[in-house]
Amino acid sequence: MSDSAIEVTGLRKAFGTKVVLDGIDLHVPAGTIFSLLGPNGAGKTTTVNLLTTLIRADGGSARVAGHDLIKNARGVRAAIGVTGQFAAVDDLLTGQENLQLMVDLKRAGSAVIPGLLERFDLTGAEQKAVATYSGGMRRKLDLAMTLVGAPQIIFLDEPTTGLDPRSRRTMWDIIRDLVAGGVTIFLTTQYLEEADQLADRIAVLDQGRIVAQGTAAELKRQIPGSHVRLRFGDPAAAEAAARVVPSATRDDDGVTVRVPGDGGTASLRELLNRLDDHGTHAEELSVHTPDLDDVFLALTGRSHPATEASTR
Ligand SMILES: Nc1ncnc2c1ncn2[C@@H]1O[C@H](COP(=O)(O)OP(=O)(O)OP(=O)(O)O)[C@@H](O)[C@H]1O
Repeated sequence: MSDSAIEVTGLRKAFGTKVVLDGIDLHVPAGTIFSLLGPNGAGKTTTVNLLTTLIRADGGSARVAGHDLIKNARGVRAAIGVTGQFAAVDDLLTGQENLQLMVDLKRAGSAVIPGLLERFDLTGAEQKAVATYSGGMRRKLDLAMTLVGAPQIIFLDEPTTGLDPRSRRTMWDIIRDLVAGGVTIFLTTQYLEEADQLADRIAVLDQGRIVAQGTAAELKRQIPGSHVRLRFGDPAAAEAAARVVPSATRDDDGVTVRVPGDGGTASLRELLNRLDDHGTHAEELSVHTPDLDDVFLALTGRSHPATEASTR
């Protein structure tokens, strides 16, 4: 596979008159976690369904694991694994039987099952019907089933929606382990915190369009609100600093000064040089960037509906 796991250009999809994806471009380097972030109904599942060949696009093109989505759908399918929002596991079967079903489907050989059960901490529960599993156990089994056949690229459609914080963190650890093992993860989420924690790159999807794409840090830098905070030894030094940097404001504590800016090295150097020239020295310096909630608000003009849930 080339360095690029997924390349998407101008992908479009409408259901009837409703345009769900209005020409999206995505680039996912191999061996990374890419997060498609967006609120309910933004078009995340539709994107996953298109890229996993479940449905056909109306326009645009995509290559997944080096294969053209339309011309070589079979090649795409052989290279990917998908874990959906509605787990593909069969409630009436045991964990072992569900895995066996997947092994038979993928002609993978049953020898992989004990290792997968152990990896996902399901050993001991494998003979129980999945109906008795907790939500976290179901998700883990679903992901274990996805790994049968060792896919290069794994699509995880909202893998932690509905999970309690502890199970969510366990799932995050599992996802990080997978990437450490060399796979590429395409993760959809409505949780800003999840994208922030896991993703190497994030694309923000809103009403069928990508409104921003980059690392979490890049996205945070794009919006106003970044500032450098300087703490001085005494109020006189802080006052002197505020005089030489016209855009600076002073905090109530009297010794801290805030300077709006992106916190990039060039602007930091200029700021420190200017203070130096005036014989003023800060005791502490920190760069403050807004969080992804601020980014979402700035990009879409709306606050993020899942923020509450993500911080529960
Ligand atoms: N088969 C379909 N027929 C008609 N409309 C559809 C179909 N599938 C999805 N939609 C509509 O497309 C829009 C995007 O849906 P999609 O499931 O891709 O969003 P999402 O970002 O995954 O949201 P969620 O977080 O709720 O899963 C929604 O308005 C949905 O109602």
